[in-house]
Amino acid sequence: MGQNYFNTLPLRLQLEQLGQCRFMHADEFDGVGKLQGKKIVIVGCGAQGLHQGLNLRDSGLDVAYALREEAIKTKRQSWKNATDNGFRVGTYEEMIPTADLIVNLTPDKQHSKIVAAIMPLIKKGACLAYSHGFNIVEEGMAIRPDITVIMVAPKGPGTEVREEYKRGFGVPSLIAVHRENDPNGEGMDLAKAYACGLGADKAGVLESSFVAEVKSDLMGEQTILCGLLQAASLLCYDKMVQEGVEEGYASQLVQKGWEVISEALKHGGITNMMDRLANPAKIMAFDLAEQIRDILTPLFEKHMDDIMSGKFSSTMMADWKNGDRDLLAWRAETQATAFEKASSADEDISEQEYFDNGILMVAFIKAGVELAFDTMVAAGIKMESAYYESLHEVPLIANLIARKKLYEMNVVISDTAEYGCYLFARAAVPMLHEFMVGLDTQAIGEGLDSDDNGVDNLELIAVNEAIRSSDVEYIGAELRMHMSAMKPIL
Ligand SMILES: NC(=O)C1=CN([C@@H]2O[C@H](COP(=O)(O)OP(=O)(O)OC[C@H]3O[C@@H](n4cnc5c(N)ncnc54)[C@H](OP(=O)(O)O)[C@@H]3O)[C@@H](O)[C@H]2O)C=CC1
Ligand SMILES: CC[C@](O)(C(C)=O)C(=O)O
Ligand SMILES: [Mg+2]
Ligand SMILES: [Mg+2]
Repeated sequence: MGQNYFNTLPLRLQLEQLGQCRFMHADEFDGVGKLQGKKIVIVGCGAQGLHQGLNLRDSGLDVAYALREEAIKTKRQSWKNATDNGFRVGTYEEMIPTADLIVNLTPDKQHSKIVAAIMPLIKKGACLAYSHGFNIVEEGMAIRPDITVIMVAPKGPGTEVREEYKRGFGVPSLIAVHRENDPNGEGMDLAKAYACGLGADKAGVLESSFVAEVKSDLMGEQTILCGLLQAASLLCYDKMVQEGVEEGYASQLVQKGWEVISEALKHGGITNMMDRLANPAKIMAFDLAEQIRDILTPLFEKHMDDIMSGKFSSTMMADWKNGDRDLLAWRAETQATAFEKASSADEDISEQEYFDNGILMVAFIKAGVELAFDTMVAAGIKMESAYYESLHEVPLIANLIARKKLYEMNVVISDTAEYGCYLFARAAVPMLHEFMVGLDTQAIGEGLDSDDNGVDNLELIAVNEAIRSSDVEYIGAELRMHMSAMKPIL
């Protein structure tokens, strides 16, 4: 393992790399042609590996898998995933030398070891691809100079990469060529073809850099996408139960509520999500979101600062060396929470009821999206990237919680995201303690106790104006125009 690559760059290049972000237009893509007839070998067949492989094959490409020997011998889940789906599987020695494109879709914590093992087997001039740049940027992995190194990073969980593709769409993705490894100048064409094979070109592709992807991805997953959804799930559920709301109902409201509420976000941003509330409830959600923003701003900034300085990655890597002691303890702690253990009722809760009785959940999403977006942009990440890493991905993560709560989310996301999620949630919960004490079931569980929808005109105008006039709303409206194929989940 080398030094943190980002930290070795002079400030001029750090800023250049962080700011690399260009929305690519549909006419810049030429399908999968550049990869047609080439051999693609995916290393690892887990959350991203399986689903990316299925999409690439359905796009007409030749895909096989390389797995570690013991996974093949003992027929581990990764071997079953690949063989049950009719893919060819072999060891590194059998598969890597045949490949024109090797896609490394193993957990980030294994990358140094795996890349070191496969590098001598990669044929001269082949291409090595990643879906997250941690190994290159944070661990400073140096790749043989004749190898082209690219990234196609889907901004969504593997299961959703597949689901969106099956719906004729894709998830937005960041593509990049490592500035140290583009010996033949073909990295960008290969990355574009790979992105088309995943269906990403139908959703939105940003020409980015390894650095910009890593710093924004880590921030999104730790804060709004996973950390905040976890913290808020636990807080909302506990509050309802303390206030006498029936456990099954409370569990269902939270588990399914994120999905229903964020579906509104997906189609029309924070404005549409807030518009789903009656006027007095909207004003309440707005005020609650302002309070949450004030409380959590220092935590969002700390996460961004630690990600930029490399402190986060070195802390996490120390835990890897320590046999994942913290990660495993935090995972067990999450599984033991009252929310995770509660069984959700199967009540017929109408779509509108999730909004009306989940005012606090709406406030959490508004505050979390805005804080994540604003903090990333203030740190030099471009708005398009910050949007995909915050608002856009919330519904995709919410889908996971709707399936099997926090367990499902933490299984499907990467190990890196899981670690960052717990780190954030464990800090956020105590910070929000006093704020939660001041709330009652009007904010969460039962909705406003008055049928009077009257509000002060001037207050409503000011609230609506504040909701609408934000950068995340402006850039979101523009980027959503490119996602015309989106269909509702419900
Ligand atoms: N999870 C997600 O949705 C997203 C992930 N990414 C990125 O995609 C990459 C893959 O992540 P993800 O799909 O979560 O990974 P998974 O944890 O799902 O990957 C598991 C796969 O890696 C193999 N593997 C695990 N350990 C080793 C090892 N020591 N040696 C060889 N193979 C090993 C497993 O096989 P075995 O049976 O041998 O254990 C399995 O095939 C990461 O870079 C991640 O950051 C990017 C966007 C989203
Ligand atoms: C949000 C977590 C993620 O970054 C992702 C699914 O995009 C991950 O690393 O899993
Ligand atoms: Mg991500
Ligand atoms: Mg990630």
